[in-house]
Amino acid sequence: MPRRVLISDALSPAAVAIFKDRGVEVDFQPALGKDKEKLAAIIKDFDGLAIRSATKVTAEILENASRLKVIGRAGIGVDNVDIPAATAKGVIVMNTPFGNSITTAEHAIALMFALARQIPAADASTQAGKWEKNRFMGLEITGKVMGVIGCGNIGAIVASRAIGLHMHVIAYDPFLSPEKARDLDVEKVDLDDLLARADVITLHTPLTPQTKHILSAESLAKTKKGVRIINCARGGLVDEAALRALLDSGHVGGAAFDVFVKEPATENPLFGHPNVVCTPHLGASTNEAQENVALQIAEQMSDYLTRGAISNAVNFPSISAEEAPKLRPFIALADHLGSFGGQTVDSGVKKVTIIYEGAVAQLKTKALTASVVAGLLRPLLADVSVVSAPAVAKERGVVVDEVIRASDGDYESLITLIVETETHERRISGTVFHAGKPRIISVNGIEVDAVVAPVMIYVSNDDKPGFVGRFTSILGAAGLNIATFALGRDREGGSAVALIAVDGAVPDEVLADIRAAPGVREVKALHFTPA
Ligand SMILES: NC(=O)c1ccc[n+]([C@@H]2O[C@H](COP(=O)([O-])OP(=O)(O)OC[C@H]3O[C@@H](n4cnc5c(N)ncnc54)[C@H](O)[C@@H]3O)[C@@H](O)[C@H]2O)c1
Ligand SMILES: O=C(O)[C@H](O)COP(=O)(O)O
Repeated sequence: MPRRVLISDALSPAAVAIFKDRGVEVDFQPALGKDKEKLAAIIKDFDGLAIRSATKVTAEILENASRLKVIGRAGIGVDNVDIPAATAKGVIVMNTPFGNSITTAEHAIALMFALARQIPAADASTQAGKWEKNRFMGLEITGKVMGVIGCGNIGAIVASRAIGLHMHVIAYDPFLSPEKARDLDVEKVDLDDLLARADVITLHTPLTPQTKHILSAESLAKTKKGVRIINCARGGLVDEAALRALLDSGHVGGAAFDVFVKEPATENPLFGHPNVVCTPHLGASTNEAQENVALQIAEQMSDYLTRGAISNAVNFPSISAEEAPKLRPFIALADHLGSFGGQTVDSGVKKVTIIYEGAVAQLKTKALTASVVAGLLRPLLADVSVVSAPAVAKERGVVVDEVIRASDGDYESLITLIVETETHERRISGTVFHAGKPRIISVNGIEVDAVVAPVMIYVSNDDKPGFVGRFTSILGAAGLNIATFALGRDREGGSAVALIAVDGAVPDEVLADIRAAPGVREVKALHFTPA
């Protein structure tokens, strides 16, 4: 079935062409994102949803998104997407982290000049025929101190442009390394230092519980008199009411805001002040940036939907188009190992350890671990996917450990799963040969060699004569055909395991008959779905 994508925001039409070129059907409805009810009604028909900031992808929308696999944000901020809800549903959320950074940085610089020379007010006055030459006394930017709060992609570009304007740039960003600060030629400072010294403060952090009101009444009171404040990042970083009070008192010399606590902002505490300049979230709005982000997101989403490649996902590790085919058989193996574990546990899982040995350890083990955990949890919980599994495991208190080792055995690649429950530990290893078929090669330390099949019977028993004959006659009597039969034991007369692929469902009575056979310790019917 062809993949279908809905574009529900004003993306550049360049995205449509990319989707079509890649064989993805596309429905372009640029205003739909603002209509929650309509979006909720039609989302069930789509594999992908491409958005900007106007579409709010809430848990309610996601509830109806039965077919959705990917949400693509043509831009940076994904705060309009309920990421935990998307993750819980197994939906990948990806963005374009760099496509509009230059444009947004340029907007911050434009707003700085608009404030420094009161350009909007001077324009309005001049065009009203007033010629108020004495009213508009400006601020010279050269030699002034710019304080950058959040020196990531956009903050760093703003800093470099400001340095080009002969400003001295100081930056507050706990995650900015001294080396990076040196490379950027900015002075790394603490927040109080920045507040005390900056003539212009510009914000470039995401909105998080830590950054909400980073410019509060208290911190704004520590700023230099006459400071100009620019917010091109997210509404809520600045306490708007507190800023208005300091603009009114004359302590703050001006504020330029592109983003607001409530958007679309039709009213706001800052509106109407003569030293305030506002734009309607235009930071990313240039033809160049919009073309960039639309092309990038359409490519990323198509790559995921048609080839399984993942880039710039905020809730899953990246997998390139080259890696995806190499990873695919191991994803299947990882899922089967987890599924084996999940179908054979009989009490709560406490800890899962996954050991990667040899060549497989060089692949994206995070994605493989997510597949193991998904396979493990699927028999126990409904609706777990490779995207949601790590979060579900964490929520349930299951510890997941990953171990990477060089190969010291017979296999080029080996994955071992150890599942610890309240009562016991189970250990299952598997590999993939060149044909790409996942094989189970040991169970609880006993070597077997079984290609994974859709229906299998797992038996653990005492290594005594007569078991195989008894087993085959039970299956024969039930009319159940054996496809493959793999046996292993730790030593003569010790413990044995059998993994038998059968051509049909295993009735409960058959399992009961096997369980009643002498020396049988454990019997399970196992079901494996192609991953
Ligand atoms: N106005 C617009 O149209 C527009 C356009 C693009 C991006 N944005 C927004 O701009 C913001 C920055 O984007 P970016 O691409 O530079 O992001 P980024 O992730 O590259 O940089 C964010 C920086 O903030 C820093 N940071 C995080 N917590 C901090 C804290 N408590 N104190 C100080 N610094 C902290 C991080 O270390 C990081 O360096 C985002 O919120 C994004 O959504 C707005
Ligand atoms: O985070 C972003 O990329 C910006 O806020 C841009 O938002 P927009 O795509 O709605 O203009």
